[in-house]
Amino acid sequence: MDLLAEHHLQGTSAVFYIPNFISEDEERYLLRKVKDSPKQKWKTLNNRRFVPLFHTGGEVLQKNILFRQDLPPFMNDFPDVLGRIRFLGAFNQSPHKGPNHIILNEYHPGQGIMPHEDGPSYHPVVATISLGSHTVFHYYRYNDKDSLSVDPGSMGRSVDPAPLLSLFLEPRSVVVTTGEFYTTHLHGIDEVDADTFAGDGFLLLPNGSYSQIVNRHMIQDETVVGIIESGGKVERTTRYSLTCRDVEKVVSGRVAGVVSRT
Ligand SMILES: O=C(O)CCC(=O)C(=O)O
Ligand SMILES: [Fe+2]
Repeated sequence: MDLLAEHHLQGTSAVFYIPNFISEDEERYLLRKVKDSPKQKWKTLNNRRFVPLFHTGGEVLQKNILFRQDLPPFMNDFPDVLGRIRFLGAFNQSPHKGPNHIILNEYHPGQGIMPHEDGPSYHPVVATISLGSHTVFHYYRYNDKDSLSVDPGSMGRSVDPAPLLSLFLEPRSVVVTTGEFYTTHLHGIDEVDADTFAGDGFLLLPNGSYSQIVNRHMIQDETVVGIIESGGKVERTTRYSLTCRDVEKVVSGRVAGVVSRT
């Protein structure tokens, strides 16, 4: 079986979780590079409140076209993160056979990202690497379950607050999201300082209900496993995520000024 198939999450058609995708040495190196990035590259977007972003690999404009810029060398040199992602095979059907666009998100404890879809600018596969801290990543569905395609005008549709799937993402892991989890579902991260477990994998949600961690049997950190299974809190520290996708339409050229993302 290949690496991706071995890490398929049971009960999902198209979500894969691979722990230790990045080694501890590589994580230290990447975190140093990330922190050395020029400050002016960090941005805050409307729908990503309090989460500074920086785009590498290009900018997606309103027409869903990527203006090519070079990816920072640390994504291709050491460690060869993009090569490693391509090797998984999840992007074999994507136009460029691998990610050409990376967003680096920074989350301090208490920060998260509202449930959203990544939208039609990208080929419907996303690989998300976590560095520095764990987080809990939820997938959600819309209440009107008969809608079957990515709908850029979906802002007004109501989202079922009960996560469809909750994953514990360890630092250095990658999660690969494809299929309907990309095209019809949403994903988000709760704005909490710590993740609270009631035992048997059940996470306490901010609204007082519970959601069971589906990848609990794949968690490597024994202390964390103990807390997830027996109850307790796992405190968040600062997490950086690398969201790697393939923008379908790419043109060469320089982009001037501030651009917005759909
Ligand atoms: O940081 C994450 O894990 C998720 C980021 C995300 O959903 C995005 O950049 O679209
Ligand atoms: Fe996203």
